[in-house]
Amino acid sequence: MGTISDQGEGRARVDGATEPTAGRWRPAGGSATTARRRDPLRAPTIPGSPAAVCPKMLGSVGRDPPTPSSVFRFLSAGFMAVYTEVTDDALDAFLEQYRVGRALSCKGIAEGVENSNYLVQTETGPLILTLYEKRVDPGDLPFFLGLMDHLAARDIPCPTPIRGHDGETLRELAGRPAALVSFLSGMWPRRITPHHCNRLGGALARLHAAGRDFAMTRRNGLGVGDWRPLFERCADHADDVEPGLGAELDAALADLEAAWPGGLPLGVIHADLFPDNVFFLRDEISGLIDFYFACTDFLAYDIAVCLNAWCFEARGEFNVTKARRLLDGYRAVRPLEAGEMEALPVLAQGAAMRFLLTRLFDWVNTPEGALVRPKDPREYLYKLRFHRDVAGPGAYGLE
Ligand SMILES: Nc1ncnc2c1ncn2[C@@H]1O[C@H](COP(=O)(O)OP(=O)(O)O)[C@@H](O)[C@H]1O
Ligand SMILES: N[C@@H](CCOP(=O)(O)O)C(=O)O
Repeated sequence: MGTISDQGEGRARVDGATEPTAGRWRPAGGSATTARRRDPLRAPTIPGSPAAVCPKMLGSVGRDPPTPSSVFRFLSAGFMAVYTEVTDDALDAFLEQYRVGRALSCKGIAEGVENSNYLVQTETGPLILTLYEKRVDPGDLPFFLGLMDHLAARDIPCPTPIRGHDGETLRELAGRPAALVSFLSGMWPRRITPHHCNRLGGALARLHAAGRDFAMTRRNGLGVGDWRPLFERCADHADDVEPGLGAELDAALADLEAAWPGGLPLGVIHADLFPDNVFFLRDEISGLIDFYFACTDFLAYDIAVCLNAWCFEARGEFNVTKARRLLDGYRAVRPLEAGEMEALPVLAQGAAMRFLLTRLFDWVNTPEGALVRPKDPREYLYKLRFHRDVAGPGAYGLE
């Protein structure tokens, strides 16, 4: 288990970091160890609820330095995600390959679950160091880094990958693929307002527009054709989460497979633009992060992901005002085609199914006491049911 310590030269470090715990969802072919299942009644917090809020950085300014016991509290609450330790020497040698000066401090970031992230204060300013863990396919990294580079060059507020003396953005550190990217200021919104949704809609449309001339493509590994195989890997345990869930998902999947649209505008999508991946500063968007699910798919599917992640209240009600403001913000930049609007209910069902299934997979495959707590699949079951019941796109505030 990792602990925070200060070692020499005042650099705060996470020591003794562990391998990612077996069981988190991985792309097809990944082998997850089926572990002791969780009791669904001991439900985790719904993201965004007060108990799910954690400090942005362990040991950040304004907090007492973490003690082993305070670190343990965060670990046991399921917030720790620094898996790979970086020694001072390795970091120094790594930074010598860039024009960023030397490291002044290096702190593991607790938020996030997929990779190991460090905030590195250098002589030239703050940077984010990411070590890509086993869940990320190294073959996808040129796409992700190339996309961030492309978007940042077009004024999308996303991390800019830093190039070394050799012009490369991707190299290796502590046995992992690693990259340095620019640090973005701001905080993700814990209490989402219609204003946030409106700004998100505009930013998403600008991202889609800026991605139009990105030359690389990446298949969506969590698209409609991937849902049934993923379901089959956890179907046996679905009824433990809620009685009848297996049959309900089987039927909903069949409906989705039959109704999935074709011929909608395609392009680069973020595919995971949840509130914790969007930073705001003084009520305006200051950063879009976590491009590690980005792929080529229907642009309107990205809107559907956002409707689900931003427009439901903590108790499960759909907030049509938030949806309308999100769609208004989007359409002010990129008008939607009639076919995209008509397809929104089925796209929103698909987006709900995608996150329901990955959460279900994680739920049944994450051992008790794992470092990262799985998110509640039922949150997305209720969203799926909502979209299956809507009469049409008017339910999202579209006239
Ligand atoms: N470019 C960045 N600027 C500022 N903070 C960042 C940046 N990238 C990541 N972070 C911080 O690291 C956390 C985890 O990043 P994220 O990409 O979501 O990780 P993961 O893919 O492991 O979930 C974020 O919540 C944020 O606090
Ligand atoms: N947004 C997904 C989980 C993906 O985690 P991230 O930290 O990489 O955004 C969900 O809520 O299920």
